[in-house]
Amino acid sequence: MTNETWGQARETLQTTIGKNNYQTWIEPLTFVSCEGGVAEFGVQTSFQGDWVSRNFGDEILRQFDKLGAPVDRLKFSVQAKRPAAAQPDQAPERFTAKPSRSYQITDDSVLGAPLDKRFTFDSFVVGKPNELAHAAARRVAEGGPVSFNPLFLYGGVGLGKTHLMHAIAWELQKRSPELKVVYLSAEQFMYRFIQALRDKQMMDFKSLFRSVDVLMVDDVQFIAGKDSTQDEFFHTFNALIDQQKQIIISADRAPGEIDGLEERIRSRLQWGLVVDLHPTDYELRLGILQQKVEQYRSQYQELKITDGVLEFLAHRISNNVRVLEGALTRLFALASLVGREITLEMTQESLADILRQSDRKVTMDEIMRKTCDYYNVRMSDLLSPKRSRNIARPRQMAMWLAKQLTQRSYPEIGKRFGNRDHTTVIHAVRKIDELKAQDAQVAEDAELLRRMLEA
Ligand SMILES: Nc1ncnc2c1ncn2[C@@H]1O[C@H](COP(=O)(O)OP(=O)(O)OP(=O)(O)O)[C@@H](O)[C@H]1O
Repeated sequence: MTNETWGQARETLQTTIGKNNYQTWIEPLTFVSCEGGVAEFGVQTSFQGDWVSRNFGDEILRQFDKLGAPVDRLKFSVQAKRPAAAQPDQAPERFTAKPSRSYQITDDSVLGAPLDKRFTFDSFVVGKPNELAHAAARRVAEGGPVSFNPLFLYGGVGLGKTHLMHAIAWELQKRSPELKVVYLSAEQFMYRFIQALRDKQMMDFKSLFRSVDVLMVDDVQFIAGKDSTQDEFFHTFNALIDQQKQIIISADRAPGEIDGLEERIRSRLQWGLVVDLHPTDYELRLGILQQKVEQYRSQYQELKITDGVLEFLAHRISNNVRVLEGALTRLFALASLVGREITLEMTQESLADILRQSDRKVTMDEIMRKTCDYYNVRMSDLLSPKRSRNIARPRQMAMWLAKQLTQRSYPEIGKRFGNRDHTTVIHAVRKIDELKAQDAQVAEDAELLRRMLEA
C-alpha cells in the first residue's frame, strides 16, 4: 500500500461515507507509511484517530482490499501540530486500533447524520402552507452573509421540516463544497455529548462542533428538560453565532411552546427567523401526489392510474405528508401486482384502513364527554377551578387526549377547559406522558380512552 493507493482510496471514500464525513475525518489524515501489513496515519488528536478507527476503519480497510492492496490493520499516531514547537525527544502519542470489520457505519457514530438523497429542493413541492418556510430555507441555502440566524422551522408531524433541512445541506454542498455542513438530530447531539463526557473527550467535542460552518439540529424539542445537554447546546449555539456561522433548528412547535426549555435558550432561538409549516391544504397534497407519481414513472414503469384517484386521495387524506406517501406506496405496489389501471374502487378497497383513520375527526366535545363518563366525573367539575386529584387527573387526561387526537393548539385547548392558560395544558400533557411511563393504570386508561375515541 502506497501513498498513491491511499489517494485512490480517498477518492472512493468521498462517496461511500459522504462528503461531510470525508471532509471532517478523512481529509485531515496524513499517510505516514505502510509496513508489515500496518498502515499508519498521522492525526491531530487521539480523539480523531479513535473516531476514524471506530467509525470508518472497516470502510477504509475495505477500500484497500478492493484496490488489491490489503492491509491488516490501521494505526493512528498523534502528530505535533507545529513541527517547530515539537519536542524532538518526546515520542508522539501512538495507539493502534483494529476495527471490527463489520463494514457498518451507523448514523450516530459520526459527527453528522447522513443526508437523504431524495430530500432536495427539486423534490419539495411548494404551496401556500409552506411557502414562507421554503423561501427562508432557499435564502439560507444561497449562502453568503447570514441574514437571519438561527433559522427556526417548526410544524406538525411529517410536514417537511427534515426534508427542507436536508435540501439546504445539499444545496450548500453543491454551491460551496468547502463548507463544513453538519446535520443531526437533537437526540444524536445528546448521545454524542454523553459519549464525549464518558470518554473524557469534551475538549475535542467542543472544538469539533465549534468548527462547523453550518449546523442543523432537527427536533430540538428533544433536549427539553435535559439540563446538561441544553447547557452544552447553548454554548455551541453561542460560539457559532458569535462566529457568524449559520444555525438551522427544527422543532414540532414554536420556541415559546417547548416546555422544559431554559428561558435563555428559548429567547436565543427566537433571535433569528421563526417560520412555521402549516398543515397541508388540498392543492399542496395534490401537487405532492402528482410529483411522486411522476418520480415513480420515471424510475420504474408506466403507472396507470385513473383520473380522479389522486384528487380523491388529496381530498380524503388530510394527515401529514408521510401518510399520503404511505398510501401512494401501497398503490404503487398494487399497480405492479395487478398490471392494469388503478381505479377508484381498487383504491378505496386497498386503502380502507388509512381512509378510515383520516376520516375520523375526534371533537373536543367527544373527548370531554367520554373522559367524564370513563372517570365518572361531571363536566362542570372538569371545567371548574377544582384541583383535587380525582378531578385534576381526568382533566389532565382529557387535555392530553385533545393534544393527541385533534389539531388544536395548547392555547385553544386551554380555552375549552374553562379558560385555562396554555402552560396548564403543556403541564398536563407532560404529566400524563410521565405517568404513562411509570403507572400501568394511567397507561391503560390512556390507551382505552384513545381507542374508544378513535373507534
Ligand atoms: N412539500 C413537500 N414536498 C414533497 N415531499 C414532502 C413535502 N413535505 C413533506 N414531504 C415528504 O413527507 C415526508 C415527511 O417529511 P419530513 O420527514 O421532512 O417531516 P418532518 O416535518 O421532519 O416530520 P417529523 O418531525 O415527524 O419527522 C418525507 O418523505 C418528505 O419528503
